[in-house]
Amino acid sequence: MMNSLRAANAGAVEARALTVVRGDRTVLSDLGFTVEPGRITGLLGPSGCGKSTLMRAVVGTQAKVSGTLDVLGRPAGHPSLRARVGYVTQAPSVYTDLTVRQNLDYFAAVLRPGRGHRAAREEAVTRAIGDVDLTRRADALAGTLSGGQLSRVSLAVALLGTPELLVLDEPTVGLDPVLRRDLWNLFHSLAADRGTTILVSSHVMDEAERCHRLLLMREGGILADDTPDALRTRTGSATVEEAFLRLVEEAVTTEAVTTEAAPATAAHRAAADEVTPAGQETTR
Ligand SMILES: Nc1ncnc2c1ncn2[C@@H]1O[C@H](COP(=O)(O)OP(=O)(O)OP(=O)(O)O)[C@@H](O)[C@H]1O
Repeated sequence: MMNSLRAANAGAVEARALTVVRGDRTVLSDLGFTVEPGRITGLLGPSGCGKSTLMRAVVGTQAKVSGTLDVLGRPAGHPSLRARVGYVTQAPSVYTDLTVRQNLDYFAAVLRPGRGHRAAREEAVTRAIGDVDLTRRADALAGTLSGGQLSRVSLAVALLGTPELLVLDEPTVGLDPVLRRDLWNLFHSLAADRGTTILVSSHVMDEAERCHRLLLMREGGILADDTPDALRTRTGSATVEEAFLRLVEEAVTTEAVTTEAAPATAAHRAAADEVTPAGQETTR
């Protein structure tokens, strides 16, 4: 991957002409964006638009990436980023036959091996379990936890190394409203108190309102890169969901004019159907 000049005051993530091919398809095409440090950036868009692929590229686990993608001033995937970037995938990566604390102990030992780091590891584990509000379940077998609790164990693992950048792929799927609120409060305190940069994907539009900035995606491209307020104002919309639908409508109309393809209304309906309305979640 090409990497050019890296300014000291660059964003936490800088993408230029970022393209990703999966199989025989170009699933991300010529993306350019900056993720501001110490802020929460939401990655939103319909299922299949490329959110997970973009996150995989940022954490360096995606093949066939071209263009420029810098993370914390280094090329994405650089070995020095391992301890500086936390990543939580959609599927919880937790050992079900270990307790919550044993899971954390194990991953802490991988991150910081050696007897000399024992006290620091114990402190990090206790802090991470507290961060995700699982202190009372610390000695429960992971296999006996609910789906939402398991997701929080995964998040605790990602918090172990006190990452500067936290990449979260739909962390609130399957969580009840109270847990979702608590998690979003945690994200905000991580950004405000620890200066953690958070890149979080969601297809639930009401979560967009909780982000400092939004990258709205559609069909492998960036439809908008702005604050929720600016998006609402620019499109004359009451909600980010409405703003997103207006932007889709504009994009579809432009495409229809240039390609004289299928009627815009049908394409718009298809795109809009893929967006989950505020407060609802899809099951998969
Ligand atoms: N191995 C693969 N080979 C070819 N195409 C793939 C492969 N994996 C994913 N894709 C395609 O890449 C596109 C982007 O997928 P991705 O998982 O990044 O989307 P997403 O926005 O995260 O979706 P979701 O919200 O459902 O998780 C989709 O159209 C998907 O079909």
